[in-house]
Amino acid sequence: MKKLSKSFLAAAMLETKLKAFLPLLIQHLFLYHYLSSLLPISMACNNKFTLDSVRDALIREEDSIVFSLIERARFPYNAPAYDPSFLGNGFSIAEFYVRGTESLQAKIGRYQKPEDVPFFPKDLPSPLPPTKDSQKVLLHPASASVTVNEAIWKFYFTELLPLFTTKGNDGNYASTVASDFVCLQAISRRIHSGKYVAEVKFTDAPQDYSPAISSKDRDKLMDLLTFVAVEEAVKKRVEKKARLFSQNVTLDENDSGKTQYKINPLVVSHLYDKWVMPLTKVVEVEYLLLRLS
Ligand SMILES: C=C(O[C@@H]1C=C(C(=O)O)C=C[C@H]1O)C(=O)O
Repeated sequence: MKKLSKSFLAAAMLETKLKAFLPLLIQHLFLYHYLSSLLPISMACNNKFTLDSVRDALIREEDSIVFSLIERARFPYNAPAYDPSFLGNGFSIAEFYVRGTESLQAKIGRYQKPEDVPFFPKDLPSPLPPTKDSQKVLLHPASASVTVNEAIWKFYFTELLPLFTTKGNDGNYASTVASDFVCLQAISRRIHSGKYVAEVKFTDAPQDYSPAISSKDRDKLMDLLTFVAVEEAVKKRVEKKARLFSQNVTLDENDSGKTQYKINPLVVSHLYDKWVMPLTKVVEVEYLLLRLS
């Protein structure tokens, strides 16, 4: 009995200590999360970008995109999640979720980096903690205004989703739109990282880019910044990643059946070929046009 009351006392003391400590811990985690969200995604070395370091960051983003698509492919298309009349507030579940989540994320300091661009920037709240300009100083200040999120939103829902989800409706709308948002953010971050690519290309060869910028020659800029061989390698690599990451793994030694994939690897190379790379280049051109202003 004495032993029991002793351990009860110890437990009670531990609980009191924890209660006192918890707000500090939460504060600490909040600050850690906030500050780490402002750190570069290893694109810059000593605050200096190189084309190689930026391209390495884009290669890492491919993993995030492939994994996000695999997660979304767990659910069927789920059309009611995209029906603007479903909730009765004028928004589809997807749009309602993205607006609400972006608002919360903005409060804890998201959307301060040039590659983190909101889909619904209007009326976003300011961050609660003081903001810390990290990447902004490395790019032209006008870079924040460059966004192609409208185009991403459109192709994702109308053209891409039907290519890698099965037809049908399983009622899992909350999980479905949460997965959509992860896909959208990963794709958008990759595409808007084009701002860094453009900055490096410009600083490496201002004599080539400046005349085309001054004359607002979009075609010439597009020509200058396009590397066909790099694009071909990107398409091959993302298809290979999709093949590796999305295959169903079995331990059955006698299993001589065909490998099954959670998403069709060709859809991923198509995504890059038709939308991701062209839109990255649009971001590059738009950034460059503002570079000398
Ligand atoms: C991003 C770059 O610019 C262009 C776009 C590419 C892409 O989106 O992957 C690849 C090569 C370039 O045509 C780059 O040069 O790395």
